[in-house]
Amino acid sequence: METVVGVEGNDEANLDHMPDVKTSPTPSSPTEIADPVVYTLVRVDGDGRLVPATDDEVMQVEDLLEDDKSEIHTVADTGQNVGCASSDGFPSSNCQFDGSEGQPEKPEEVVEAANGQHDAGVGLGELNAGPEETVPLIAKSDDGHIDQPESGGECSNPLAIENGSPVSAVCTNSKPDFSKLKGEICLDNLSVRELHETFKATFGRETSVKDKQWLKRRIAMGLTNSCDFSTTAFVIKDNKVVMKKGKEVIENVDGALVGVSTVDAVNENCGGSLFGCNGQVENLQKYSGERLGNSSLEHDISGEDQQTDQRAAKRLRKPTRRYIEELSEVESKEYGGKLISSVQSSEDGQLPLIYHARPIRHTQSNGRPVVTRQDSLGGSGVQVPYVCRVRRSRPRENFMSLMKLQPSSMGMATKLVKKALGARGARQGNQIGNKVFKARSVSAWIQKPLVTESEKEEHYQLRKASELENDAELKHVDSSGDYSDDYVVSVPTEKGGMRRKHHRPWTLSEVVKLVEGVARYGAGRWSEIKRLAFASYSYRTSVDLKDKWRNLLRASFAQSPADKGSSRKHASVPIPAAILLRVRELAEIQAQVPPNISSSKFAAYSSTNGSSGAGEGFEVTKYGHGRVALIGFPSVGKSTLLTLLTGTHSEAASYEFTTLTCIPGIIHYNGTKIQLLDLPGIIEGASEGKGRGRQVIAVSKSSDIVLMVLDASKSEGHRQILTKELEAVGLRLNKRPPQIYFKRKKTGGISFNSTGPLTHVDEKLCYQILHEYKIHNAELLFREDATVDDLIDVIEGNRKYMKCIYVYNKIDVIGIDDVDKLARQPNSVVISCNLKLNLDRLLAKMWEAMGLVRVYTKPQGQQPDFSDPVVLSADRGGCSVEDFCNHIHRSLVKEVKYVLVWGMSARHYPQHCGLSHVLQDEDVVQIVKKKEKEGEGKGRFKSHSNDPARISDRVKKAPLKN
Ligand SMILES: Nc1nc2c(ncn2[C@@H]2O[C@H](COP(=O)(O)OP(=O)(O)OP(=O)(O)O)[C@@H](O)[C@H]2O)c(=O)[nH]1
Ligand SMILES: [Mg+2]
Repeated sequence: METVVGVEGNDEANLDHMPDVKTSPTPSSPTEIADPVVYTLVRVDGDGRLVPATDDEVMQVEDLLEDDKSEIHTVADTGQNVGCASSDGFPSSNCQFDGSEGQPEKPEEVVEAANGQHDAGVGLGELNAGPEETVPLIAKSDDGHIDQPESGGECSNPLAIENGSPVSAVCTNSKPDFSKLKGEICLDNLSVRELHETFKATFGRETSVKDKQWLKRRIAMGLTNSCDFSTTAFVIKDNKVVMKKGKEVIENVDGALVGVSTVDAVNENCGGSLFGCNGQVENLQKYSGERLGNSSLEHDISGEDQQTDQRAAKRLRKPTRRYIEELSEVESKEYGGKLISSVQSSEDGQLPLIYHARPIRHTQSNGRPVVTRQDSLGGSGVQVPYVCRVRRSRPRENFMSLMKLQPSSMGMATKLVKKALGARGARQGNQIGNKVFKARSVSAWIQKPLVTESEKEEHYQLRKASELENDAELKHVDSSGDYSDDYVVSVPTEKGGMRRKHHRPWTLSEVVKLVEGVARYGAGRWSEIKRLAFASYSYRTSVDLKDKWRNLLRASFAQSPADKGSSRKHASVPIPAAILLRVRELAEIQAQVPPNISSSKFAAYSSTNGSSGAGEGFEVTKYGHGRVALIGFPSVGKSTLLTLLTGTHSEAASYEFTTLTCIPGIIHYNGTKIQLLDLPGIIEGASEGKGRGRQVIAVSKSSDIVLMVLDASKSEGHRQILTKELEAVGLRLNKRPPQIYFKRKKTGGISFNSTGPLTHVDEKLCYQILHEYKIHNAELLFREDATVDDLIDVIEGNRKYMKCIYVYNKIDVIGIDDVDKLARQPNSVVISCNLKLNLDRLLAKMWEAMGLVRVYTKPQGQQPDFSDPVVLSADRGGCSVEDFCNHIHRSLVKEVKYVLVWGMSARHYPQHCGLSHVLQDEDVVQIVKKKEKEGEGKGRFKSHSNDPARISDRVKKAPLKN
């Protein structure tokens, strides 16, 4: 039953004219036009890929495989024009063939085969119809032209040329009916009634559905799912197609295989063999009738065939409507998308090698439609069964070896694939070797299961070896951006799309480069490392470098270097212990901690090895209970001081600008952790950006207090210069905010007031300053004798008031009088890093300046926990009971009824305090929570009422009316 095809559509298709259709009466089956082994084993998936054969299918052609030397009628090889197309890919008015390589040696065979096929399509009774009964439409002339038997009849074949590759054509003498002769009907142009007829013809039953879309889909899918039927109806034996049960033997005269009939298959033969277009007009008419759903074919099927049919029908379980819709969507998506992506242009710049597949419907002798696909590779065609995505049995693993064994059959498919890949393979060059190319190219075009495990392994080994050994070559390839798709995987995204992800494994040389880059430029400067060290590695981004460094850090910190190689899971190349040791060393130098190490581990590590807080570069993460910045001129001993106080190594040398980045360290003092930052030295003009001064000052601005390190042997002018530089960026050292109340208003003018005499400013000056800032309505109240600068600071409103300790280092090189003089200055500490003098005093002063408040918690009925205090500070949230509760958990404040406080802030022990009570250092606090209303009382005393417990909380009733 040749019913429908080409869903792609030909506008000329019209069912009403179908009985008058005159088409090439040489229907041939897929098994005829293609090799039977190819037909059975080679399947094309919806996306155009070949699907491996199953064991069942291989067994079916086993006899044929053994009989390799027998004649097998195969489709002519490449270089043929399918159908009546001219060699340049455009339709020609005459069916002209070059007659060179595509011409069969025995044209009569094809005629016979075609007739036989047609007869098989019509009925078994006509199977042995001889060629003399047919009226050939096309006859071959001596010059290789095909002449129409009727005068003026021309092979009017507006060939469907897709992507420059002629797909199929039919020789006919009736131009308007060409599309019908071709066996294609455009479903889009059919009316509902016609669709109903087609549906009936397709499924053998009627439907009441009037939705055209549904009908079209259903018809198309019904045919698509019948694809495997051909293999169940026939068995290939001794170069003959034998119907199952062995009762009906279809044999053509020369032993050419004859199976089911198809009009499109004739088209194939029309290109491949000159006489494929012959046929009978009568048979053609019959055939056309069958396309309209004539069920006469079914009556011709013998009982055995019907049984076979039933068995096959069981296998072809019809999907549900929902499944049909989903499947059709998937298929259409993949059909439209993947095939386009598989288009490769040929190397020589000629006609691009286009892999094109198109579904074609055929009719089997038993009336069931067979769907094959016209696959063309570079202009030559092969017709293979069109199968659904899922095959029933396990794919045969040695399918490729089977292909090699059968050069006459599967060789064609491999030839076609190889031809398409020829240009691509040539480009690949001989770097990786022929084997890799084979594995890669075949695996790219044929589905993965076709590549054997050994090939995969070989491919992997070679790839790995080529990466490790030929790094220079790799670089060359990578720099050009022509890297293989093997490293690209498609990862499904949350939105349902696909994202291409690169997963090229890191090589040892790359890791070494990365470690060197970090050692040279510092961790965190990934873009610089990428630019300078990984310029030739186009596939490594700065983010990749960062991620790899993080993983290296984890690996180096997580375990001892000795047992690293054994426990690493995902690395393609094990990292030597020496590199991991170097990573760890760099991490210690640069004060980094891998992100997966918990704070407790980190604390343990830092306490033993003197490590530091997390962070890198100038952007150092805040860590600990307070942050202190070391700021000063170059070579005053900042790095030396950091190393002494924290144990973190920071390079110190007698030349200036030894330190170029921010290096954090941790001081463990009084049970708290204080982050100490070593910064590059700043010079005059730092506030204007000189010598990275802005970054340095910005980091110091983010700290709680500043340690201004000064060289005691140098002039006092350094202190003023630094103070000025810091003030220029809004830092106010050891000052408290001016006691000036200032509020902008919309109207009302300026109201000026003061609580005391003003010696530095007067009302007029204040007005002038405010006018300078274009403020004409404001409220101004001086609560102290403030200066003009104080007023400007208040108006600006972006000043930061910080505590600063002036640390005079190198007192070992000055006299005692000068030391005494310096030590008596406010906020000053004199130290000597070389002699480790007065460092305790410095820490105490620092602690004092930071104003940290340690609060110990006391559970009810237990001793206070003095090991882990809650550290509060005025700068970081405040020191009240509420701040203390918030520090533990945000929701705790709601549950607190009152707190019991022991310590300096309490007047008696314990003192019942509320949330506003301000705590002092080393206070002990016990929180008393409110009792829950629910569950009050036990047993029969449990309260079941929802009324408030206290009478005052109850809602008062409305007074009674008189
Ligand atoms: N005499 C003496 N020399 C010291 C003292 N502390 C540090 N130095 C020396 O001062 C020099 C500079 O020390 P660094 O720690 O590198 O100074 P820095 O402030 O970090 O310098 P930069 O990183 O360039 O900003 C080194 O040669 C130290 O040995 C000290 O207490 N006495
Ligand atoms: Mg330094």
